[in-house]
Amino acid sequence: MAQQNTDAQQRGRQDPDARQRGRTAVLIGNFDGVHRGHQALLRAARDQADRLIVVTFWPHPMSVVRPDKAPRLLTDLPTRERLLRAAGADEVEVVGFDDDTSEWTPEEFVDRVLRPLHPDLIMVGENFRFGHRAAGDVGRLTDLSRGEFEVTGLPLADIDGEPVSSTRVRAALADGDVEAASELLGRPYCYDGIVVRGHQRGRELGFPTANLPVPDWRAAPADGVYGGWARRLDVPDAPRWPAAISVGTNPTFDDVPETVVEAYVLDRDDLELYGVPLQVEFVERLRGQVAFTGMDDLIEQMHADVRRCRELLN
Ligand SMILES: Cc1cc2nc3c(=O)[nH]c(=O)nc-3n(C[C@H](O)[C@H](O)[C@H](O)COP(=O)(O)O)c2cc1C
Ligand SMILES: Nc1ncnc2c1ncn2[C@@H]1O[C@H](COP(=O)(O)OP(=O)(O)OP(=O)(O)O)[C@@H](O)[C@H]1O
Repeated sequence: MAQQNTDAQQRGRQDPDARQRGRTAVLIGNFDGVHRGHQALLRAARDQADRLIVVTFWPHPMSVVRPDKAPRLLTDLPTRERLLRAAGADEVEVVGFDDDTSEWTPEEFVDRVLRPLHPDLIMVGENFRFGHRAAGDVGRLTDLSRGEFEVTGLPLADIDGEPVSSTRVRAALADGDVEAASELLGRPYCYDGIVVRGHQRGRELGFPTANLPVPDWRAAPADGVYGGWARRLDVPDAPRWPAAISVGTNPTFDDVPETVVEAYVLDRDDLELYGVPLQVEFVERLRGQVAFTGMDDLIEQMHADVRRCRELLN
């Protein structure tokens, strides 16, 4: 304890504002999705510090190091920052990841990114790796601290005996298991975007849909039909509307196969949503996509989907 005080005094001399700020914890990682493991880490750090800084990377390091292996991301950067703050972060430091950054050794990473933040404590999950070729781990970080800050590697939070991870959330979505994804995230799984024009067929079918694009860096649930909710993001306290949601390429039609997330807001054909930021919340998967041979079969099935949605959401 005496040693820690001496260190703190030493740091106080280097960083005159340290005493005013109180004890600073720094957390590091991708934090894609800000899932329950991430939330547990933030809570544990919150318990031990007055101020929490989260260091995160954008774009995802894999998209620079191994673009062919880059994961599709659960949210964009502003959403990640908002979720981190909601989970207790006071500040979010975004490290712009590029070829140059990917070459930093663990030591360079500590000197360039971590030391300037004047941490008292660095807290990471016990599996955390960093620096060129992921050469750094918790032990290396402890060595590099030179006694100037504490390092804690936290055991990983798990659900059903398996660690919670962003990879696991993505796998649940790829299975269409939006309920498992929500469980891992600790909140309902949502997808958002700006509503774009589709093929303008929906109204003709009797089911106008708000279409959200799925860019290739973004994860979406497996193709299929889901029950859930839709909500405007540009209107404060906007109501959530019950919705039947389709994810896929509309295989009934000979369109250029582009995946979209489409929401039919139940009983509303008066909505004008082009250009509006919209969030859809997934509650349950109803079925897979079907390539119907005729429009009538598709329309009949959509009526059945809407009936199931009504039961599900009531
Ligand atoms: C509840 C629901 C279920 C759907 N199921 C299918 C389906 O099984 N097969 C399919 O090709 N398209 C399906 N779609 C997508 C429709 O083909 C699409 O909404 C329609 O063609 C309108 O497209 P547009 O918005 O590009 O005009 C479904 C849409 C909704 C809302
Ligand atoms: N289940 C968990 N419990 C506690 N800490 C975690 C957990 N998962 C990740 N962390 C920690 O949170 C920080 C950010 O994790 P990061 O997003 O890089 O990993 P991840 O969620 O396992 O993602 P991926 O599946 O892509 O590897 C790291 O310090 C990491 O060790």
